[in-house]
Amino acid sequence: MIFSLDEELESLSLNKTPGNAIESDNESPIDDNFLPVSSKPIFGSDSRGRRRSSVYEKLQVMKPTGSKNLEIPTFSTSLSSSVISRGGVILNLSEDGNIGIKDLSRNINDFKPVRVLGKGAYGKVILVKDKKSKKLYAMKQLKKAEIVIVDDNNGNNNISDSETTIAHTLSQKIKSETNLTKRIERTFAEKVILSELEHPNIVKLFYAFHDHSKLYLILQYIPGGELFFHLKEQGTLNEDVVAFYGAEISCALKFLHEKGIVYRDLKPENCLLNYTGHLVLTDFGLSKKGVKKEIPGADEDVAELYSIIGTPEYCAPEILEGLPYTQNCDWYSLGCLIYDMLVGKPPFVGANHKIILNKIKKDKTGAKIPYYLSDGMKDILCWLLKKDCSKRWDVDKYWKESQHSKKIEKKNKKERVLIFQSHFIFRKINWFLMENGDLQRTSMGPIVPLITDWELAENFDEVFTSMSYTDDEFEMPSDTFENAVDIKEKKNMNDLFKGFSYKASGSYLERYF
Ligand SMILES: Nc1ncnc2c1ncn2[C@@H]1O[C@H](COP(=O)(O)OP(=O)(O)OP(=O)(O)O)[C@@H](O)[C@H]1O
Repeated sequence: MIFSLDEELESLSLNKTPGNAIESDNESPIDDNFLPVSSKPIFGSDSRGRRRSSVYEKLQVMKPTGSKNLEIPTFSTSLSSSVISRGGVILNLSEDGNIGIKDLSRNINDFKPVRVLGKGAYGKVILVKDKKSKKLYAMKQLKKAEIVIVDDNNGNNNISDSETTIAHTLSQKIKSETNLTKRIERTFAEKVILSELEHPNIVKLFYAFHDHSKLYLILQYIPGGELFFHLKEQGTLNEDVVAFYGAEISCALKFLHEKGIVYRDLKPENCLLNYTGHLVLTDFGLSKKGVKKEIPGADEDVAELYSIIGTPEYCAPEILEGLPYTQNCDWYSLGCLIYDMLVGKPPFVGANHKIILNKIKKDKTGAKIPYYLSDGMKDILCWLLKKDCSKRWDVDKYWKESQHSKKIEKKNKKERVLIFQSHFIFRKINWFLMENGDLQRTSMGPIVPLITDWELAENFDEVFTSMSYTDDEFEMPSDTFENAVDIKEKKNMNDLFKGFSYKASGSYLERYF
């Protein structure tokens, strides 16, 4: 599970108990009160110490001093408003007044569950078969109650009557509404962003719909499993393989950045391999639309973000420190991922979030790069993993040879070669074919997953594939949910998710099936 800090920052002061505080590095400069997190052991560790970051508990962190809780400029905090900003796109709620049935061509009954592929913060991802066409899809389910109800707890933190003032209650309500709006925005952002994208290294969204208890995204099934799974099998990957996947991820990130989208959750669990061994990015639940330029200090429309969000091992230091950040944070995460593929672990690891965060914050310049890597790998890691984002490689700007980049080189002879695609580690990459998608269509990637039967999902972790899905995943609506939420609340909840339903265009569907 990703950790999403910003939505819980305000509630922390009420939740703070000694029991939440944990042991930290002795030399840590960070006050324990600043980062109270659960000390529960992290589920999902394997014998090699590699563990899934997606199974982490939510981390509660105090809002760093001076940081702003700013989202995109179109942000609306009013849930009762008929217009709400979703991932940077303004949608009118009245356009889909019911729970999506009237314009909905698909629903849960159209699909037969096959097995569980993964589990995230708000629900499971299940391999399903279309009952009519027999085609396989990955169905991502998000429980509405998980998205909506968390907030109520934050707003009612056992404050005694004497302590409760009207002002306090009101301020809690506003914070609670703001946090809820953010979670709903993020839920919509994933659908909105995926529905607008078509790239060979990005997962495809075919349908979205919802019922009383859940939201469903019907995605292209990527059968080769997570890069995480293959890294776990092999420990580390050789430099040519790393360069290849690094290049494919870069193409996807560059494509997103050009569209004003920052991905914010790059990690091995979100990099899947398709059946030909090419990398496909999934999980756009943390992506943000509305970021146009990302050149710090430039006279351009720089849209900065402030939400503290991501997975700590792969998260840029400026995000963790609550500083404004831009699309450049994704290139830092790429550095962490390249490091992980080469070394077998990301640059900063620890037994819990607190230790990881302390290590990242304490480090003055950037991660230590192992001596045994090639000079080319050392060089690229050094520039991507710079702690100071103004010194970090501005990959979007120096993506390929251009007039602008040449000028910079001439101006200062001492300046290193800044062109990303020309870096030595990418010397075997045919960027032209990779960028236009021909490479992905016509050749195999370096790790071709073993697939004997697509329905077996043999490249996915048994922890997930052996999970049961019959309990509540395929009942509509769930009994537990019916009992937990009264009719009025259910109606309100459905109103919050108006406009979620989506169907890809006929030509898009034909192209991929
Ligand atoms: N299209 C897909 N094809 C195959 N497997 C998938 C697909 N999408 C997701 N998965 C599997 O399900 C897992 C969880 O999916 P995803 O990351 O989208 O969920 P999430 O709730 O956002 O998770 P998290 O809380 O970790 O961010 C993935 O790591 C992957 O193993």
